[in-house]
Amino acid sequence: MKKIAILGSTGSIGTQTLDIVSKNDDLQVVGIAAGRNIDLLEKQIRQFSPRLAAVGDEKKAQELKLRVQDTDCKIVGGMEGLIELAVMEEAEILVTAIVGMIGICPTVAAICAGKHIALANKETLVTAGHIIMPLAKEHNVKILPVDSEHSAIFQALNGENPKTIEKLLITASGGPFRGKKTEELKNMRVEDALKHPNWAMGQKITIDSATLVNKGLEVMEAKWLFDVDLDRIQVVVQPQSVIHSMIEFKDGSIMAQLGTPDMRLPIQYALYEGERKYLDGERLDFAKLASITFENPDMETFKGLPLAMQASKTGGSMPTVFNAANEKAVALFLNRKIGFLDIYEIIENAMNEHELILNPTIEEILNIEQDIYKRIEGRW
Ligand SMILES: NC(=O)C1=CN([C@@H]2O[C@H](COP(=O)(O)OP(=O)(O)OC[C@H]3O[C@@H](n4cnc5c(N)ncnc54)[C@H](OP(=O)(O)O)[C@@H]3O)[C@@H](O)[C@H]2O)C=CC1
Ligand SMILES: CC(=O)[C@@H](O)[C@H](O)COP(=O)(O)O
Ligand SMILES: [Mn+2]
Repeated sequence: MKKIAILGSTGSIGTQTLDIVSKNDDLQVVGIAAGRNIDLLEKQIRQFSPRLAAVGDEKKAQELKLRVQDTDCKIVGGMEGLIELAVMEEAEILVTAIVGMIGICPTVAAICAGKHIALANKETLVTAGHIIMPLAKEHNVKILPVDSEHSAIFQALNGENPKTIEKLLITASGGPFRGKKTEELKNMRVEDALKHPNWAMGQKITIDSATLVNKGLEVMEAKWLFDVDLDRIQVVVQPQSVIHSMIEFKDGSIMAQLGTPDMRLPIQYALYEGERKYLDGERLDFAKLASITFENPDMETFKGLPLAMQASKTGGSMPTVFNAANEKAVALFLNRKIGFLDIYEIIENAMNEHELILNPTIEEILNIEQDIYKRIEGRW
C-alpha cells in the first residue's frame, strides 16, 4: 500500500489525485490539506478517511473540527498545520497540489522528513529551485514531476541517459488569446482569460496560461528538474495540446509524449514513480485529430515568457520577484482591480526596481515576496 498526503486536495490537481486514489486499491490517502474550502474537505474526509486534515485558514480549521467530531480525523490549522501534514510519519509521498509560494515551507519540511514529492506546485521550484534540488539529493528524495510538460519529459527520458539530452522542447497551447495582438488584449476580461482552449485548471494557472507566464514558469521548472541550461530549452506552440513536450537527443532523435489533455495521467505516473498502470479515459484518435500544428510563441505580445527568461538568466532572487509580482497581479486581475496588460507592467516594474540577492535563503525569498506584495498594494 502506497500512502500519500495531498497539499491542496480541494483544487484541480488535488481532486484529480483523489480520483486516481479512488480507482487504485494499492493507494491510500493519509492526509489532506486545503486553504478554506471546508465543505469539500469534509466530504473528502468522509470518503477517504485520512488520519490528518490541515486547513490554511485557522478559523475554518476550528469550524471543520466541530463538523467532523464523529470521525477519527485530526484537524490542524495554519502554516503549522500544513507542515504537520507535510511531514506526517505515515506518508511516503507528498503531492504538492497547492497554488503559489505558500508551498515552499511545507515542501522543504517534507523533503527534510524524507518524503518523495509529486510536484505540481511549480512556484516552489521557480523561486527556491537552488535550495530544493540539492536538499532533495541530500535526503535521497525523488522530485516527481506532475506538470504535464515535465511529466512528458520524464516519460521520454525513461531508459535514456540524461547526459545525452541536446535540448528540451516545451510545448505551449498559446492560451485563449493566441493570435491576438496587444491592442486587442487591452480589453480582455477575466471571463475571456479563463477560457483555456484545452485544459480545465485552477484560476491562477489559467490566467498564467493566457499571459504565457505559465510557460515562463515551466521553462524555469524544467531547468531545475532536468538540469538543462536555459539556452537549451525551446518553447514551441502546439495549439491542440496533444504533444505534451519533447526531448531532442544528441543524435538528433526526438522523443515526444502524446495523449489527450488529462492531468490524471501525469499525476498517476508520478504517484507510481514512473511505473505504468491502467488509466480510464479518452484515447487519442489520430484520424479524428487530423493535424498537429506548431508555431513560434509571440514573444512581443505575450511578455510573460520573455520576462521569465530574463528573470531566470539574471538568477538569484529575480525569479522570486517575477513570480511574486505575477501572483499578486493575477489576484488583482481576478478581482477586477487591474486590466490584463497591467499584469506585465506590474511584473516588469517589480523586476526593474529589485536589488538582486545572488543566493537567497528561504527566509529572504519569503521576505522578498512580502515586500513585493506591499509595494504592489501601495500602487494599485
Ligand atoms: N490544474 C492543473 O491542471 C495544473 C496545475 N499545476 C500547478 O499545480 C498547482 C495547483 O494548481 P490547481 O490545482 O490548478 O489550483 P487550484 O486553485 O485548483 O487549487 C489550489 C489548491 O490549493 C489550496 N490552497 C490555496 N491557498 C491555500 C492556503 N493558503 N493554504 C492551504 N491550501 C491552500 C486550495 O484550497 P481551497 O480550495 O480551500 O482554496 C486548493 O486545494 C499550481 O502550482 C499549478 O501551477 C500544474 C500543472 C497543471
Ligand atoms: C496541464 C498543464 O500542465 C498546464 O500547465 C498546461 O500546460 C497549461 O497550458 P499552456 O500550455 O496553455 O500554458
Ligand atoms: Mn504545464
